[in-house]
Amino acid sequence: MSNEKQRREALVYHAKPQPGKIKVVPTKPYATQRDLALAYSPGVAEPCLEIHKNKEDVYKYTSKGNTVAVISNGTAVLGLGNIGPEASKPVMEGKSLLFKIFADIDGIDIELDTEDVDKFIETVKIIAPTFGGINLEDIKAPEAFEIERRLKEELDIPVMHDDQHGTAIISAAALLNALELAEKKMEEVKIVVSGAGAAAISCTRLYQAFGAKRENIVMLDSKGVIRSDRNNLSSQKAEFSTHRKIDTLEEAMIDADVFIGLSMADVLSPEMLKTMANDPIVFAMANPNPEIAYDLAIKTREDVIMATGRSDHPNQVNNVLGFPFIFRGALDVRATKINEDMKMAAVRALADLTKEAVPEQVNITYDTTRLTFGRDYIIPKPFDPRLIAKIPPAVAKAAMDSGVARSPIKDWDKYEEELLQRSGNDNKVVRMLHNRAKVNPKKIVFAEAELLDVLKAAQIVYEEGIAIPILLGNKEKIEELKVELEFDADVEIIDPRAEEFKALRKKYAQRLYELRQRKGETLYSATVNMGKRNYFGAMMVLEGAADGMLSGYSRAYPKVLRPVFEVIGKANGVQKASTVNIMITERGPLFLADTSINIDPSAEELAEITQMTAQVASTFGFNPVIAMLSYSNYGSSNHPKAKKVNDAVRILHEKYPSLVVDGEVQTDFALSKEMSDVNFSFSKISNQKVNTLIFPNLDSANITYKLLKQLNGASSIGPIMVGLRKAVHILQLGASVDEMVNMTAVAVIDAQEREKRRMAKTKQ
Ligand SMILES: NC(=O)C1=CN([C@@H]2O[C@H](COP(=O)(O)OP(=O)(O)OC[C@H]3O[C@@H](n4cnc5c(N)ncnc54)[C@H](OP(=O)(O)O)[C@@H]3O)[C@@H](O)[C@H]2O)C=CC1
Ligand SMILES: CC(=O)C(=O)O
Ligand SMILES: [Mg+2]
Repeated sequence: MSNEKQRREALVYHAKPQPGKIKVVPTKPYATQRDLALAYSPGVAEPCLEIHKNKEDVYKYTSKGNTVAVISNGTAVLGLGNIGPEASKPVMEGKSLLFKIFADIDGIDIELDTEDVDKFIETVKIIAPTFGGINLEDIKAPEAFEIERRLKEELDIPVMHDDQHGTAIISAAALLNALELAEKKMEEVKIVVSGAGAAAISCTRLYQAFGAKRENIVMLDSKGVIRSDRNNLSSQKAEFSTHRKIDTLEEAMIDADVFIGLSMADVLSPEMLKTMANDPIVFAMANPNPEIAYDLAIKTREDVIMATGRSDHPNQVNNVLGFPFIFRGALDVRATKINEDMKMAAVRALADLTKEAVPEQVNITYDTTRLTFGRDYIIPKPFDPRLIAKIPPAVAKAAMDSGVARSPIKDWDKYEEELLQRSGNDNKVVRMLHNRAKVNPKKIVFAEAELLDVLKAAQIVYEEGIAIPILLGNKEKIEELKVELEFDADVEIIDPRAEEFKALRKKYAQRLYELRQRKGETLYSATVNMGKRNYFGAMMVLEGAADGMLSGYSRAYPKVLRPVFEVIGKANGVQKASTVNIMITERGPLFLADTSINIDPSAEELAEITQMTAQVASTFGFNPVIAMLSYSNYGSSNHPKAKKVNDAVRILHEKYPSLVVDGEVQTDFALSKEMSDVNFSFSKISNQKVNTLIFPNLDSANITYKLLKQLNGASSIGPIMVGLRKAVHILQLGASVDEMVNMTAVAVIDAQEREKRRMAKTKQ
């Protein structure tokens, strides 16, 4: 994507559909008069009075304990400089968004129109009663130091300047690991720090706490090396001034082991990098552009251990890995501050986590076959689901051990469980889908490309590198819409009815006739059908001209299903094709089947549907734990409807003994571990978190997934078709652009999996 296009996309992202990135959502019922009488007057007076009697009860009755203020005055916004409070608001809203998605903390951004230290401090103190914690952000040095120091002293809630300590914690963890890989010691390495601002000073202090020696450190600011004979040094800069008689970065870099960049883009040249010691460690962390570009550094030195603040390269050393989890731990024990012990505990937890086996889900999310501790993996990835379970407990424990926790945690297992629940509602699955598709994008036919939303989806998947779209439809119409959408890429357009494709149409018609001549198809009817986009598109896939197809946006499901079944048909050995919807719910992703095809499957068919659904869950990195749903629990009803599900379970237990599946069971018992444990401890799914629900018939499955979507706001990925000979998927009527993009990724992954199986077979 061009820079200009990216710029516009970023602006549209922030402006539409409503300006900004966060909003406030009520957490209590408010539908009835009774609800409102409790939420507001007169009911609200009761918690007011309780809090008046005991101030600490504010944590019991209000959202204070889970709310963090993200406060800036816009004086050091990323590496953009002093751009003012209003211009800093997108960054602060962004931090609030990250607080929410990574740690379920409600971040409220506050931009203050003052550069006066006293006024800033006074304002934060005045508003502090609202918040459980204060995250200071993008405030320039040296003011940032004074502001944080005084607020920490004068407030009894955790205050952290993220650019200082968030960055210090993450980079210290990465540095410990990088040094281990380079087989060097913190006590001995020569460190050059470019930048002497809030981030640089704090990072360097923390490295000292881990053993770095002051005499081995050279720090630079915008004027060059900070020498001890320089006049008018701030106390922080003086702390790291050097007696060496050098002035420039070039001189400082000779034989240095470590370069820490927290300054400006492009200050480090390849020539300087070449003069560093063996196995140089380069953390170029300026945002958005690092001190040296990742590719340039790698090209310059093969032995470099390289990290940047960006997400588009290995080793992202960015404070996003820290602040959500550090505040989570601090809030959960109601810590009065974030102290050195808590920071060091976070560093060790992060460094250690990098060396543990990476869950498959993370590999899938980040397009890799196997992330393992090494030069390209010195720090966990931000979307690692273990972070929420590992970092907050380490921080909370250190707070308790160092005596700053007002509400100590008693049951650590329960706490971990609560933390995992908090991470249930994000878009991990979507991210995983997209990243996985991007590894090896496939040619996907968009059978309804004449329609604006379908074309929009095709544009997005093309620009994101998720798929290579083939657009079916009237060429002129598609070209016109492409202009409207500024979709200027040269993608293949095929009009099945156009003269230009007559020969192809004829060839495909002949093929369809051969396939179905004993099922009532004549050459004439096959020729007529090949003028229709769903027949033509499906035939392209069957004939290998495309890897997959997507259709169904504008037509009822059965109308699209028919040509797909006629042309593509079922895979070998499959009795019935079926469909799975992945619902992104509050408790995490749920795989639901069969949501779209089989009206009243038999016990055998249900067993097959279950086995195929389990494969889908595994493909997306989840260990399936499957409940076979019914109105009855484990034989409590003899009705044939309940017995059918019971029989399906028996078949599954016999045929696939290792599959974690049980039932028949009612939905509440399936979804509540507690209810299931107490009543049905013998069940294979008791004491397990069910993530796959198999419904007894189409009515119940389809109704449930649409209810979840409409009433619960759960987003849905699907219906994912399983059991067909090729990667063809049918959309829901009127699917949104996002849903189509997700389904394209599904089609690509489906095609990739088929390719892998084919290649494995050829090897045998
Ligand atoms: N990856 C991450 O997680 C994070 C990255 N950062 C990045 O670090 C950078 C600094 O942020 P922050 O500390 O908050 O900002 P500050 O404004 O507090 O500090 C900026 C520092 O950079 C110095 N500087 C400017 N130009 C140069 C230069 N050419 N050579 C050497 N030093 C220079 C300034 O020098 P002087 O003192 O003379 O003005 C100042 O000391 C930004 O790019 C920011 O995006 C920050 C936090 C987290
Ligand atoms: C990441 C961050 O906080 C910064 O660049 O300022
Ligand atoms: Mg910042």
